[in-house]
Amino acid sequence: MTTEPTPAITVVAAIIRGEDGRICLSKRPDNKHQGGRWEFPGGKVEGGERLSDALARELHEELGMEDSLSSPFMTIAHQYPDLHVTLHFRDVTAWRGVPEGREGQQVEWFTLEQLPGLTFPAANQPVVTAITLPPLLAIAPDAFSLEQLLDGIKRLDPLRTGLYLRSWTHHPARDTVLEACAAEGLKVWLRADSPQGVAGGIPEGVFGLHLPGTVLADCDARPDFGGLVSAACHDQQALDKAVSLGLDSALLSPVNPTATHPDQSALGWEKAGQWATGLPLACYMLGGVGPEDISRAREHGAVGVAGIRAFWS
Ligand SMILES: Nc1nc2c([nH]c(=O)n2[C@H]2C[C@H](O)[C@@H](COP(=O)(O)OP(=O)(O)OP(=O)(O)O)O2)c(=O)[nH]1
Ligand SMILES: [Mg+2]
Repeated sequence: MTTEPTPAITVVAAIIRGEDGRICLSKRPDNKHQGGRWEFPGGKVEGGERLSDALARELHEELGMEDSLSSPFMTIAHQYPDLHVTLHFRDVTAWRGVPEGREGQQVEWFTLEQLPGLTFPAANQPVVTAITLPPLLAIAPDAFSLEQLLDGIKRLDPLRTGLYLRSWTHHPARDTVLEACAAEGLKVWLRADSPQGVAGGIPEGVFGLHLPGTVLADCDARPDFGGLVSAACHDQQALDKAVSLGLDSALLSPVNPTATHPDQSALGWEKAGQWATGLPLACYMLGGVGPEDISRAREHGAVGVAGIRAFWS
């Protein structure tokens, strides 16, 4: 049996963050596709339009915002029963005017904590998770002393950087490290030993559970953890598995050759970008990248960059 292909559209949608960190959303009219749900303001890209121009046009038409500027945040391809959408979510970095519903739609500002309680179109779940993630993910070096790690933690900006404790997950001083992170408001990831999670349990307040490639391969369901679950992915098969398990994020590596793995062949930005773009999970680029690569990573379908060395200076 063959099924007719559904129509396909390309959409741009805005992540508008206020100075207080709240996010501006509008409610889709009941009579439209995905009606009655909260959306990131935006709409269909018209033929030949650049994504940034399309979003500026939509934000002007729908919210009266003038001269808005935007940069890539995340792209999600989603098949609805009746429609295929490619959604380009963009961070709106500047505008003039105060957003207000110009088409009679409800417009409201919500805190990040309020977002999970709202009803969005089905395609949006990954982006709602992704906007709670820090753009930078620092990995705790194996070779640090406890003093070096505690000192480094104080110097990380918790609004921009999260911390993956990796080999420190079972360090005797781990709970001291977790307390220091909590005091700074840093989001922390621990390393899973098995599909069951972390031996001895995951302490309260841990934000993320990260699955190394071997653990991902052993999983046949999403691990039972209330927080965010990510996985290490070195190939498309691993990414497909992470998506099929409904994981929230992936560390895609190695993007570039690294000093620690000079022989492992690197994916390169182009291939990493092709793999990351459109996936319903938040990718971090890892391997020979630093905080200065964040814009490049976003242009290649990732929401952030991760690494060891370059993130602790
Ligand atoms: N703007 C927006 N659209 C979304 C989101 N999530 C999602 O699945 N969509 C879907 C719903 C629609 O099928 C499509 C957006 O099309 P639209 O109807 O808003 O387009 P538009 O603003 O150009 O409206 P119109 O002039 O055609 O009435 O993308 C989202 O967060 N924001
Ligand atoms: Mg619209």
